[in-house]
Amino acid sequence: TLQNGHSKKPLDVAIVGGGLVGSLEALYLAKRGHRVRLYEYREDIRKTPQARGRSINLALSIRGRRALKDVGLEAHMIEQHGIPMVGRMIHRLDGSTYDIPYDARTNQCIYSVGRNYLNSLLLKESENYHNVERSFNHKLIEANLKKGSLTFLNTATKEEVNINADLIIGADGAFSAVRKAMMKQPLFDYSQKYIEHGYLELCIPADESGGFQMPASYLHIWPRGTFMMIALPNQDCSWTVTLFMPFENFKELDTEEKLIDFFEKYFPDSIPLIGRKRLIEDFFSGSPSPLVAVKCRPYNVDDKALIIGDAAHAVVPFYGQGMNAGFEDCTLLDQLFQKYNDNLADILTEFSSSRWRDTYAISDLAMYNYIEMRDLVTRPSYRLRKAFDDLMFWIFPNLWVPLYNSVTFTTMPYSQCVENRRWQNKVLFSIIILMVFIMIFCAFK
Ligand SMILES: Cc1cc2nc3c(=O)[nH]c(=O)nc-3n(C[C@H](O)[C@H](O)[C@H](O)COP(=O)(O)OP(=O)(O)OC[C@H]3O[C@@H](n4cnc5c(N)ncnc54)[C@H](O)[C@@H]3O)c2cc1C
Ligand SMILES: Cc1cnn(-c2ccc(OCc3ccccc3)c(C(=O)O)c2)c1-c1ccc(Cl)c(F)c1
Repeated sequence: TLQNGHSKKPLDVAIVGGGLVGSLEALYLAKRGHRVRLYEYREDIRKTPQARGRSINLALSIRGRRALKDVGLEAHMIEQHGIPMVGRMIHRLDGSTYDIPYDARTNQCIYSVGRNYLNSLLLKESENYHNVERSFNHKLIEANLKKGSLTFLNTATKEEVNINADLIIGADGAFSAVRKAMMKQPLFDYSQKYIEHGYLELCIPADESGGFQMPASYLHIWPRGTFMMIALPNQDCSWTVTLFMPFENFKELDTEEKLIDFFEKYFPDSIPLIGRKRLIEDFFSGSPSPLVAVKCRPYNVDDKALIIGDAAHAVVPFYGQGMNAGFEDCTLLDQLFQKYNDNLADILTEFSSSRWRDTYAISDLAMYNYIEMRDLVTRPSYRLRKAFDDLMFWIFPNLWVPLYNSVTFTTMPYSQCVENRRWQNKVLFSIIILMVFIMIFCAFK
């Protein structure tokens, strides 16, 4: 009998991709009593060091926490590993800083979590389910989605492995092979956008006594218009610093002198924190990674295949929501399994028809933030808008939830967060018009 009490035959599910979303989805399905085979291209990350070119740590917020709670891992992540960030700490050009709490009244926070730690925890948890089988070094090379058949190359033995499943779930990331197979279907919409910015990770080490060199409970941001840099804290009291910059600017920094001059001009306070030698080593030892946004729909092929996570909706990282959105996919999918009693045709159809508006919305919000952070952060009007938002939120906490707070601290559907913002913009515009009229009236009275 399935976990939800229905005496139906368990489904045989193949999940492609054992990253954050695929390994979480395996837990959701295993809890329902289905047979899960998880296929991952890379080696078991619990045996290998952190892969370069992937963000070392991530911001976990309420949508992701809700999913981890469903599989019994939220308390561990929050209490044993995650580092709370109660606000953003903005670094000015002169090295001074100021902090803006996310929500002082209810002490809201987001958590900095290690990508590898979280992925390893999810994989380890799956070993508690006898109905989950993990295969590493398995790269999907061929898929016949309508037939439910997959062909993998075992990169260790060089053998091909052919399997069939009742349901194929593609959680194989932004460059998904399952999505590639899906694109052959008629009526499949697809678009992708590489932005001009790339990102490179640097490190602020712990201080001599092994403590943090900066206030730990904050998301540190150095907003410099075209250039942006952020730092998220790690368990070992170091910081993972991510520099976002157009590739052409990365290319211009081709000598140690140019690099140091650049940091002295834009991020002077970070040099003693990172260390000149370490900055030079880390900057020139890697190369900037690209950032791509992918939009597509539908997410399913009949009752045979589904894509989730970055495979379905890779977003630029300027809202810290990619993983949270992928985790939310798993939560919503599980709710549909409950609602339709494992009837895949109904589940997959409704997932596709109901989810795309929200993933398109968060994709647009992240892209807008990318533009906003480049252009508006230095404009007084931007600061004024944030101050007005915070004032209205303080006066009408249940009516006026600022956009960032609704995305990050509520599970309001992303598309509703956008609608909310549109309404707020109309109210703000009306208030400004009214104030102009009042000033004109007073001037002529
Ligand atoms: C710089 C940066 C910062 C970010 N910061 C945040 C943040 O703060 N908060 C947040 O929520 N999100 C953040 N994200 C987004 C987050 O990293 C992604 O949304 C998340 O990793 C998506 O998880 P996924 O499992 O869908 O895809 P992935 O993490 O890409 O995992 C896909 C897995 O599939 C495997 N795979 C790929 N192809 C195949 C194949 N052919 N066969 C078998 N396996 C395959 C890969 O090896 C990988 O393990 C950030 C992203 C970047 C780039
Ligand atoms: C990883 C992660 C989690 N959340 N955020 C995030 C995003 C936007 C934000 O606000 C808009 C804004 C902030 C600063 C300047 C202008 C606009 C805020 C905030 O207000 O704290 C926080 C990020 C993030 C990701 C990349 C960059 Cl480059 C970045 F700066 C932050």
